Amino acid sequence: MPSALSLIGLRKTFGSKRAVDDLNLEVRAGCLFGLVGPNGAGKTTTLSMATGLLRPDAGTAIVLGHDVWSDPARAKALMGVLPDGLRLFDRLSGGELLHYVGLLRRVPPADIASRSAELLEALGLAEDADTLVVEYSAGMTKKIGLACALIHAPRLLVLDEPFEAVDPVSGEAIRSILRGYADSGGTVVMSSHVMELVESLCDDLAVVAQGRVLATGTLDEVRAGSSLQSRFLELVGFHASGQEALAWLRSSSGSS
Ligand SMILES: Nc1ncnc2c1ncn2[C@@H]1O[C@H](COP(=O)(O)OP(=O)(O)OP(=O)(O)O)[C@@H](O)[C@H]1O
Repeated sequence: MPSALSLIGLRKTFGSKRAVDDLNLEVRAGCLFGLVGPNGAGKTTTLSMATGLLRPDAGTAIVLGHDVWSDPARAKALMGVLPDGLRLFDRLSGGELLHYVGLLRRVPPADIASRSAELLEALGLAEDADTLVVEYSAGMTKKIGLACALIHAPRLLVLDEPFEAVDPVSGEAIRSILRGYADSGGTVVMSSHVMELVESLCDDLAVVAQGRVLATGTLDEVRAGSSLQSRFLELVGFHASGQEALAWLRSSSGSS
């Protein structure tokens, strides 16, 4: 199976901090791929470099055979991206925003109208299609961002925390959209902190920490007989705090 996304020797340093450290990753086409790691592991930095939003210090990112940094137009046309801290044109309504993004992505106007209606309905935003995005809640903003990433029917979706702030009903809708998309040959790369979600949704995954891949493969290969939560804690080196930690916080040791 060919790779939908290849990251080869990606590196990024901020000041003295090596955020991504010669990272290599292969994501096979048609799979739902989870990227997990502790806070500050380098997930967002990796996804930003993979999607052409942040220039790497070294290394390359290849999307379906196209180098993101030397052939950005071709590579980006194949991708739908939900970045971290997405800035939207929030003085547009949800419907207007989708129309605008559809035009930018060169989707025929008749298709924009039908796709927008379907996306807004599927994501539970139909009633808010005429509401300005600036008035959307965090979860609604995440969902309209996802709709914008989908409108041109990309072949690779790169989603930074797509379920963050999303309610359970919309979460189910997103799961079903992503599963159907991958089952029909699309590829999804998504970061998440929720192990149960990755375990129940993703086919393959990578665990990253300190800018490096600690383990990657199919879910069963990475879990190696444990739950993903246990395996994750084992890989990233979790140590429970001793009894003395935060002792002052316990009501029995308080002053009043
Ligand atoms: N623009 C920046 N300037 C300085 N340091 C940065 C910048 N962006 C990221 N970093 C640092 O790089 C490291 C990796 O950050 P990154 O946001 O990629 O991690 P993450 O795995 O996405 O974390 P989280 O799960 O908390 O979102 C962190 O130590 C972070 O402080």
